[in-house]
Amino acid sequence: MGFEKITLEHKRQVLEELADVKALFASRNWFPGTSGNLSMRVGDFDPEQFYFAVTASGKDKSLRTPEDFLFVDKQGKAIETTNLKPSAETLIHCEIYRLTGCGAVFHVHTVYNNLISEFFGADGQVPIQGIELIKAFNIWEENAEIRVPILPNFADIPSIAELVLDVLDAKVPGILLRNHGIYAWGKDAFEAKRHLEAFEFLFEVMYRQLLLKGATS
Ligand SMILES: CSC[C@@H](O)[C@@H](O)C(=O)COP(=O)(O)O
Ligand SMILES: [Zn+2]
Repeated sequence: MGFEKITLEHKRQVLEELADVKALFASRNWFPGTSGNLSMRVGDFDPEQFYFAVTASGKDKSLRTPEDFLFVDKQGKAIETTNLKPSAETLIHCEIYRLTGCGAVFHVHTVYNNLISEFFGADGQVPIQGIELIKAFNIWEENAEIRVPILPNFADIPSIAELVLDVLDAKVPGILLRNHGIYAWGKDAFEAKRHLEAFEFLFEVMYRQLLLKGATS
């Protein structure tokens, strides 16, 4: 389906939902120093052709303005004529959509995701086991274990994007960038938000567990 075939109403709905998520995450201080980026797909998914709305680069994400988002294609190129620049990390969003067919991708920098990504950075993954909130990823078995992949934080974004395929785990809707932040996704904004909140909760628990263990050993 071409971009022009997607209804204006659907595009407006997506922009409104993204703006609401952005405001909520900003209220949690999840976009310090203009960091972070959000996107939501519009129209049907076809790996050969898809479109999404993404945050414009370098904006203060705690503000709501008419210049917060633009629409891009599967290569991350703006579809309409605009002065806005798509997020510097748009290519990572493109790759996540292409490989998973998901509907929304959220990226935030938080203290806990940074600390945990560095602590487990050399292992290339964060092992998390037996914590109830793993169920937020639709994993219901008792004492389940997941491993959240960690990619190196290269300055060259295409070099990060090309590693996504290697580390993608169908059960785990998230990837950490070392000393940088997390990408979490879902079939829609509701699910991507649930996943992101679960990751952040789990990282905080892990961090505090590590401190407690250090204090008692
Ligand atoms: C201001 S530091 C953060 C950026 O380098 C980047 O990691 C980020 O998340 C935001 O970039 P942006 O281009 O605004 O989407
Ligand atoms: Zn970032």
